[in-house]
Amino acid sequence: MSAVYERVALIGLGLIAGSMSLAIRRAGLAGEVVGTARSPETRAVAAEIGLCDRIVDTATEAVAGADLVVLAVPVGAMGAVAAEIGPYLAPGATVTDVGSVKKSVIEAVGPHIPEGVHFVPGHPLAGTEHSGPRSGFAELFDNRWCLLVPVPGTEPEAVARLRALWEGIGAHVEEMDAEHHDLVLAVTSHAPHLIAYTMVGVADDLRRVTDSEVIKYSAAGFRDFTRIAASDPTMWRDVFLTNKEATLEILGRFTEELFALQRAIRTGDGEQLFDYFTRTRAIRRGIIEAGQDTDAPDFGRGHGKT
Ligand SMILES: NC(=O)c1ccc[n+]([C@@H]2O[C@H](COP(=O)([O-])OP(=O)(O)OC[C@H]3O[C@@H](n4cnc5c(N)ncnc54)[C@H](O)[C@@H]3O)[C@@H](O)[C@H]2O)c1
Ligand SMILES: O=C(O)C(=O)C[C@]1(C(=O)O)C=C[C@@H](O)C=C1
Repeated sequence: MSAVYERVALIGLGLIAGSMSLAIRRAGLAGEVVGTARSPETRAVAAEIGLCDRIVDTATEAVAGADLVVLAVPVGAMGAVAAEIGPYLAPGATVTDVGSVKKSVIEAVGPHIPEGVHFVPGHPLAGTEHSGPRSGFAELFDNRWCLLVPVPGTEPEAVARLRALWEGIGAHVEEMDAEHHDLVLAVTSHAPHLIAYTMVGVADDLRRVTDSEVIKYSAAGFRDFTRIAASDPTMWRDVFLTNKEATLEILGRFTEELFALQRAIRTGDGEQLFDYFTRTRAIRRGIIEAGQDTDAPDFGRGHGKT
């Protein structure tokens, strides 16, 4: 595959940037991938495992001469990083980010992007509960969605080029506006994470079952919760603080439904429980039948992939 960018600069060398670097280099999509991270330890690990072609000490050094700059730090740190690199961005370059929230990132980063530099926010819907420079792997984005959230007035060529990069590393790309993105993600990712954190916290509060029994008798459902609840605390703190409105809206609805189910259990309303679970089962089956389950081996048919 031919290079889409001459030089890609990755700022923050954790799960997402690390995976991007490995995937971009595997597919030969950039002349060079330069990386930097705030802490010397992270930079040392990245250099040791050969995560990028070149590791540099500062973000300003990393963006020098780069035609793509990827902000891959926690959402709450995006604005400060953008302020730092803004004056050093090359004319004609594209800045993107991979943050899990889009409205607040656009508000925080946008003002620091100089005239003549493109800003195309993005969000790969792929991840794990692991973080840091050793957690990345080249296959992370295979058959996953990546949502691009171009701000009004963005040159279509800049968006098309970034789309080509994501498609080159295995993702399916779709465009969405920021407000809609944040609401959709509140339902599909943010609220579920908060529920998992809460469920594991509740189990932990019940000390008498935690020490050994929770681990020993951990059924699949709870084990899934513990995986999700092991996700990076900084990242998720920032997600909830920056996607406040949409998350609170969804949690409000969640609480109402939970109370209704709680009431059905208390009053012995088996019909209500049965009907509810029948409806939710149909949703899961619908996802699979529509080929929208990204874990399914044939996901991607009908999305332009062979
Ligand atoms: N982990 C996921 O599942 C996932 C999925 C999609 C998108 N994202 C988003 O991608 C971004 C990066 O997430 P990740 O999972 O790669 O995280 P990570 O913790 O693995 O890596 C984050 C990197 O940012 C650096 N960093 C942390 N705080 C910083 C600060 N204040 N200033 C500068 N650098 C700082 C860290 O040193 C590290 O290099 C986040 O915005 C997150 O919302 C994460
Ligand atoms: O698979 C996981 O561990 C994830 O939590 C990944 C996940 C998600 O909720 O699906 C988490 C945050 C993102 O911004 C995108 C993807």
